[in-house]
Amino acid sequence: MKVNGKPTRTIWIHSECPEIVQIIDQRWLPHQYIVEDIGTVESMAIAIRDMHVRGAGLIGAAAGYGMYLAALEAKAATDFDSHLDSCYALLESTRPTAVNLAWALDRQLQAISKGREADEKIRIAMNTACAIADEDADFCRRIGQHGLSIIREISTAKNGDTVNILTHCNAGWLAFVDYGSATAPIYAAHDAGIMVHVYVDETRPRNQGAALTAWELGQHGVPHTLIVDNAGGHLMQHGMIDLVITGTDRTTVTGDVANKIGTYLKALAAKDNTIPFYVALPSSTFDWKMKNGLSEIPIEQRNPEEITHVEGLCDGKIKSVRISPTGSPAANYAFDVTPARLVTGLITERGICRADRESILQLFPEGRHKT
Ligand SMILES: CSC[C@H]1O[C@H](OP(=O)(O)O)[C@H](O)[C@@H]1O
Repeated sequence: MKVNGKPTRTIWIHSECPEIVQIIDQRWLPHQYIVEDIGTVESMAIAIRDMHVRGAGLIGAAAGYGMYLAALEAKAATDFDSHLDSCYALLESTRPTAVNLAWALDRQLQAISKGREADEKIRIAMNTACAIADEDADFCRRIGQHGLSIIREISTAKNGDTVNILTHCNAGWLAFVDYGSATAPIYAAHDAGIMVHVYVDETRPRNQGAALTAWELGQHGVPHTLIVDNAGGHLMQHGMIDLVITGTDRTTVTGDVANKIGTYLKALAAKDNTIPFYVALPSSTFDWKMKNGLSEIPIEQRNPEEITHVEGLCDGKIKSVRISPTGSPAANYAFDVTPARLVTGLITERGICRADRESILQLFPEGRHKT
């Protein structure tokens, strides 16, 4: 996508120093667009854990590049493979819910193991990291094309009137390498001249919607309105929402969807108001082994201070201000699970399917031997 008219992605290898990976440090958006140099596995792990980069697809790509940095470091280590294994463990420990993290790490480990000596392993690691990133961008572009058909159908039914879409958190290009998952159909519809407007959930406590989705949509000229998380049901009751599209961090082979906390409540409200609720995802986000999302998907619990404090930019620095009594504990669940029965359909790079095992495996038959 573009920032101030200039094409960019969320992560890439430095054009002049190939041992440096560069990322957009999303903690500073929407106020400042800061590119951060990542030269070690440890700093990549910090970037993922502390959400300099976030979002399932981008977490996977960051892990892929992290293993490239690990291979560079391993050349100087006494034992190449054991250094790689310790880097794998460090990166894997950063965030538990997005399945893309483990998927990318395993893909890298398997690819690197085919190298005979250090330099070949490093080349393989770099090529695999770039392939993961390029594939993520291409899958999201294709999700956009498939999701466009859903928006076009609603637009036609409304005789070309504006299609009002609600999205939760940021499943935009900032959560992937490019295009995004939930936003890809929105960008595709906007670019095709279809009238769309997006209601953006602010998404407490990290405000990915307010800080990131609103910024992304504004950069692309997509009309949008920021709302508090709890307003979505009200808008649905009053016929102001035609479609809900969210992303997901892990979707089971049976169609249960883990996504940012609050997604389940949006799905309940959509069901109650007969509004289509779609989840957009690249196939790297399927968990082929899990069948019951509610009992199996690990739900990340983050620092309670993300709830008890709000952060903002003040005099060029990120400042944190307490908003609750010091004596009041907070519980910070970062994700929830929406059962498949509340999901109208899944928008993937291969097309749209129902949120059930047979439909998913029909679109992805290779998943059968993984379940
Ligand atoms: C589908 S990737 C975007 C996904 O990731 C977000 O979580 P976080 O910002 O904590 O990484 C949220 O669940 C989005 O839907």
